[in-house]
Amino acid sequence: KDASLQSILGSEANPVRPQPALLKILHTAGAKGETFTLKQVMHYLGQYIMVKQLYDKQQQHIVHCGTDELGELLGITTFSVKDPSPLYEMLKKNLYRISY
Ligand SMILES: C[C@@H](c1ccc(Cl)cc1)n1cnc(-c2ccccc2)c1-c1c(C(=O)NCCN2CCN(C3CCCCC3)CC2)[nH]c2cc(Cl)ccc12
Repeated sequence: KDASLQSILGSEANPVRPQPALLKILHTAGAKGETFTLKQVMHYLGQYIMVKQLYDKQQQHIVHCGTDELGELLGITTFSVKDPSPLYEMLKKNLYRISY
């Protein structure tokens, strides 16, 4: 999985620039600045889910994002962290690779 994600978004070394809607979500989770590594994007998205309490308290791998900006971005109302494919699709559309 990681390999496919890496191929989409370049290596960890290459920073990416999130589109405004995704950048706003990362900033809500405490991110600073405009460019991040993939690892940072994933970390802050995880923090966002925690801060906004979007995960299911009973089944903690289920994320309910239907009433949240994250759901707008993903175009879905619920997903499992065990199947990140909707996430990869969203990141492909919302992250610009920066090639110097
Ligand atoms: C392996 C990793 C992951 C990472 C990427 C992907 Cl595409 C799937 C899965 N992961 C495993 N569970 C989570 C998770 C689950 C519920 C709430 C928040 C995070 C995550 C996610 C992280 C993260 O950076 N995770 C650090 C450790 N997590 C362990 C779970 N922890 C739990 C603490 C108790 C409540 C439930 C979460 C939070 C910190 N970033 C994410 C961003 C999104 Cl869009 C979706 C999920 C995650």
